[in-house]
This record gives sequence, C-alpha cells and structure tokens, in this order.
Amino acid sequence: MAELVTNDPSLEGPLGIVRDAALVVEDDRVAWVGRAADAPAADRTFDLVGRCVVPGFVDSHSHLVFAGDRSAEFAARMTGEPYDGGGIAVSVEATRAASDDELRGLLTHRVAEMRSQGSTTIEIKSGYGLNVDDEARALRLARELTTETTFLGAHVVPPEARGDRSAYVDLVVGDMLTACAPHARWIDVFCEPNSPYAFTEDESRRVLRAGLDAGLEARVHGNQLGPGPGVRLAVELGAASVDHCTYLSDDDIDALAGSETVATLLPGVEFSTRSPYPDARRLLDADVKVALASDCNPGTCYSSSIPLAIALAVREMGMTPAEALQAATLGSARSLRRDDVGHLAPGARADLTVLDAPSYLHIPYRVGVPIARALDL
Ligand SMILES: N=CN[C@@H](CCC(=O)O)C(=O)O
Ligand SMILES: [Zn+2]
Repeated sequence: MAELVTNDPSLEGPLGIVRDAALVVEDDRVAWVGRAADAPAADRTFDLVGRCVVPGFVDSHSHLVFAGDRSAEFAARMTGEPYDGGGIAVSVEATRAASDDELRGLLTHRVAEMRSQGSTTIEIKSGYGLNVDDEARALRLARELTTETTFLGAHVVPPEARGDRSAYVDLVVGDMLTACAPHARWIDVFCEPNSPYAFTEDESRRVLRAGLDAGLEARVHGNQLGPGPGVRLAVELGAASVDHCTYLSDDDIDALAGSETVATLLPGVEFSTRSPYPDARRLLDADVKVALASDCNPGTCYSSSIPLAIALAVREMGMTPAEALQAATLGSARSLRRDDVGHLAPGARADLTVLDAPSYLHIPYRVGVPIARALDL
C-alpha cells in the first residue's frame, strides 16, 4: 500500500505513518507492520497498491434503533426552525409500533452502511422506546451487532409522562434500568436546560449515578443547544465522554482539560441543523482529548458518514486533517475506553479501512466521494 496510518507514536509523526507499507494479520490481530520490502511471507495477500490504509473509524455516538421518517423536520431546519428535541416523540411513536424484525432489518442495514464507509467499531444508543419493554428491546437488538450499547432512557420525557417528570425519572432509574442494564455497557442522558423535553442537571445526575451504581459506565449529551451543566456534570462523575460540546465556557474547557473525559464533537449535527459549529481549536489548544463521531440519528443528523464528519471538522472547525482522522479513530476509541481499536500497532484488532486514494489527506479533500470502506478479511 502507498501509505499506512497506524496512530503508533513510535513511528513517523503523530499519525505513525509508514510509506510503501505492508501489514500482517494473524487471527483478528495486527501481527506485523513495516515496509512492504521487508514483509514476512503470508498465506494470503491483499493487493492494495497505490492505496492508503487507516485504522477503522470508531463511531462512538449513534442512535440507530428507530423507525419512521423525519425528513420534513430536516426541511424545516433548513428554513431556520430551531431544534429543541421535540421531534424525538415522532420517532418514539414509530419505533414502538415497529416489530422486532422491522427494527432488526433497519438496524442491520444502517450498520452495513457504516461499514461500507469505513466504520468498524460502532456505539449504538437506545432512546426511542422510552418505556421499559421498548428500551430493553432496542438494547437487545443493538447487542446483536455491537458490544458498545448505551441505555438512553433519559433521552426525553415521553409525551405520556410530561405531566409528571419526576415519575418518569423514577421509572428510568428503577424498572427501566433494571430491564436495560443486562444489555448495555453505557448509560447516557440528554442534559440540556434549553429544551423543555430534556433533563435538568439534578435529574441527569440522578440518572447517571443510578447507572453507575448498576455497573454501567457514563457518557453524557451536553452543551448541545446552549451553555449548560452537562460538561461539568460529566467531569464530576468521571464520564468517559461528553458529546456535542457546542457551547462551552472557559470553566467547561478547564474542567475538561484537567480530566480524562473526552469531548466528542459531532459536526454532522451542526451541518444538518444549520447551527454554529463547536470550536475544536479551542479544545485542542487546551489539551482536551477530542473525538469525532457521526451521531447518526433521525432528528439532528441522518448521516452515518465519518468521512463527512472529518471533512466538516477540517473545513468548519479548524482541525487539521491529521487531527480530525486521529479524533475519529484513537480519540473515539478513548471515548469508549478501548485500547484495542483506533490504532494499528501490533496487538491491536486488525480493523482496517482502505481508501481508494494514496493518502489520508484525501478523506477531507475528496468530500462526498465514497473512497473509504472497511476491509473484509
Ligand atoms: N440531542 C439528543 N439526541 C440526538 C437527537 C435525537 C433526535 O432528534 O431524534 C442528538 O444527539 O442530537
Ligand atoms: Zn446523540
């Protein structure tokens, strides 16, 4: 191959690049990396002449378990209507009405779509069931496809519970959590003071603490629609990641910089809701750990494309192509507390994404062109 990006800091530059490279796989792991001229013999070879190979993209934020269509809501966004989370109820109604087989079919198709664009590790949230049985079902179906499943019963207060928010939070931390925890690794909450549907700081703390007590690990939707407590709550509770981070104060940046919590940026959301982009440069300059993910969902971004997220990060958020690629691989892996993916040093999972191009620079350069795909070994 023309260029191999390993993210191994002992190799060239921050991306650990090897030119005219080869990589040897044994079982599902990387066994050897180096110059093609020095490669050991192998039983089977793939001819990737002239191409670039990068670590499989790690999509650490998606909401793939849903039915129904909200394209009219997207059209309204394009004419300037703001997003406040109210449309989630539309997806909830359609998702509850779908059969297991329908949902499984939609989910399988969306995961295949992600792989066909280079994503090899995929996190999937619940959040369109919002009752005990439908949340547990969403997670059970997602678990058929990934170990990175996230319980998001606290996505919004569903329409039938709006008269009594605290009873709904009781349900989330009670029977719903009990039914969902066996199918989930993570717990998440939409913490947002500027949405009438999402959760306050106190409600969010209660949900996350209950999840942690049940053995789940925390991640947070925070600071998406305006300034708010999400980032600081995520840091306070040692969450692996706080996602969106569109509106940050200096205190938020300081809190993130002094923590292990990753700031996950989702520029497809700002693109698809016609909103201002987060200031990635400010985070990177403060040494905050940054990840990039798709946030594929029916409301704020129905795009499953990590190459698009990388292109937007470069074009709109001031990241270099190298920073953006690293955020979508190593950074997202860190946000999932995974050290076996996101890089291609010996011992890592052999999750390879092939570019129909000679260099990783072509990911943002060839925006909109499907040059990336996960390699089926
Ligand atoms: N903000 C909360 N959840 C999703 C949107 C969900 C929806 O509108 O259906 C997000 O990450 O943007
Ligand atoms: Zn989300």
